[in-house]
Amino acid sequence: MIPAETTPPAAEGFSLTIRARNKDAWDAMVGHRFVQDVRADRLPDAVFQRYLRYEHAFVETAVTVFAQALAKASTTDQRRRLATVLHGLVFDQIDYFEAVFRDLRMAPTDEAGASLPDGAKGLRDGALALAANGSLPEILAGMLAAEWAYETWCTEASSHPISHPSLKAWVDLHVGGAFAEQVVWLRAEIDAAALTASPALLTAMETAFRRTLELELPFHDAPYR
Ligand SMILES: Cc1ncc(C[n+]2csc(CCO)c2C)c(N)n1
Repeated sequence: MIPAETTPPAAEGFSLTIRARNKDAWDAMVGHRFVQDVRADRLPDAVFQRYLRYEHAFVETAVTVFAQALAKASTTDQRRRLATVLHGLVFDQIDYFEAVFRDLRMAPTDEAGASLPDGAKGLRDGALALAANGSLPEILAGMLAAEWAYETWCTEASSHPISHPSLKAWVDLHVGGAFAEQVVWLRAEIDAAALTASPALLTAMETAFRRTLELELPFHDAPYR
């Protein structure tokens, strides 16, 4: 009998595979000008304030996306995890925006998002279409790209000094704790789904992952106008 210790390691998970295969889009996002400016502590205030408006609208979008993911979930574990994500969005993240708009004396955002620039609308519309039309693994693959990229660049940026307290707080919301656990869970879901997925579903998951990264780029260009 072959001892358990000699069992070959499991093949690399699908989450790492799709990240590696889409390294160009991944690197463009985690190395975006916006990310470089945060890391170098030189993000102009006007850019940060425009970004905050687009982000506030994006968090509202993410609530709809995760609500549709929850509606498509099939296990209690998935429903609990997705309810936890929704809790984080409607409490922690929305609280952050209310506090920051107050601190920076910014007027409240128009809820309908009619004034959003094309880059912010593109990510919103892409995410909403994925949530409406995609299966659960596709939706989660798209959201994994968005969350994993943020976890990666925010973790790196948080080791540098960030003098604007509201920007520091925003970066820290995406480092460790509940947010990091969410990324671990999303990766585990994608890795598990891939083990039994048809070739068509594998392609659809990878497309959602890549497309989301591609839509993140103009979103982060937009506040520079
Ligand atoms: C443009 C943009 N892309 C990704 C994130 C990262 N992120 C933080 S919360 C959340 C949704 C569910 O938790 C996502 C995707 C962001 N904030 N803004």
